[in-house]
Amino acid sequence: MPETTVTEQTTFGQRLRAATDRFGPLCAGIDPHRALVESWGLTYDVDGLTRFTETCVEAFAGHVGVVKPQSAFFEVFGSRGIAVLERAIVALRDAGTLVILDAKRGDIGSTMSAYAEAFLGKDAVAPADALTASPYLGFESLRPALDLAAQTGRGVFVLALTSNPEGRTVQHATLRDTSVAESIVAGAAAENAAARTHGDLGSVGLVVGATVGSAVQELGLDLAGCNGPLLAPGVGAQGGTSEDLRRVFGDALPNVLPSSSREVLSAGPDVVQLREQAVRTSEHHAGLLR
Ligand SMILES: O=c1ccn([C@@H]2O[C@H](COP(=O)(O)O)[C@@H](O)[C@H]2O)c(=O)[nH]1
Repeated sequence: MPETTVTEQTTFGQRLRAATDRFGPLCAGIDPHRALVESWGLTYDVDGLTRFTETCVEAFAGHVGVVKPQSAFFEVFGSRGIAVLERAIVALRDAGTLVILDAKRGDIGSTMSAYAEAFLGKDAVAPADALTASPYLGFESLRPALDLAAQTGRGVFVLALTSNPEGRTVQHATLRDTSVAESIVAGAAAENAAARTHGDLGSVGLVVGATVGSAVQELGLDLAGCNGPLLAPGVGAQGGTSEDLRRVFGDALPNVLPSSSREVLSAGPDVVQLREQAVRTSEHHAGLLR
């Protein structure tokens, strides 16, 4: 039985801390891009998607702490693609590997309730441990997901400073001296306040790209004070390095999950090589981040 067996009695923040203590900080992405699937010698169809995903599950399950499937690459194939994603989520979680589903949901509260039920609810078909969410309809529009995640022991990662250069036009904007990103960090910090009093990592995380340069310092964001996990995409294929992570996150480094998809996946299709690449990448970041 793996030590990090998923139970709904613990919070997501507690399970995440246990997983990264054991396996290192890497969040390995499952992003079946057409070019990657074909470079693995597979056809870009549901059969190829299935083989690609099963290979990733075999390589990562029980060997990496956290895996992040990108929903878009499964949605491309309609209901059959979503079925592949659901099987992967179940298999990973059965092996004790935490799953962050990157679906970036966000809508008005009444619709957000349905998204929350679909991805985080106790009767969800294949619930992940955490879901990425977009706060650009207002942080409070995410309330149904935040509340349901808290009830079901799951997590939410809220987009704060995304890794793409276009993000800054919205996220750096200020209103009465407060930037959009700062208000999102404050929203997450408030959700994580109770966990902090118990000395635990909170379950409401932020997405902050490894590629955001000096934005965290320029905008005066207190990422360590947020007391939540910090999902950091942008390492590897988007050019971010461990050194960038140090510069971006400073004293918040212990809460950072470097997230890498294409850089790790390029080691496939051999299961052992793929697993070794993920484990090596996690060890590399662990050495530099801790
Ligand atoms: O700000 C963000 C938020 C999410 N992502 C997602 O992470 C991966 C990155 O893939 P790589 O191959 O490692 O570049 C992908 O699923 C993005 O949708 C992000 O890149 N930036």
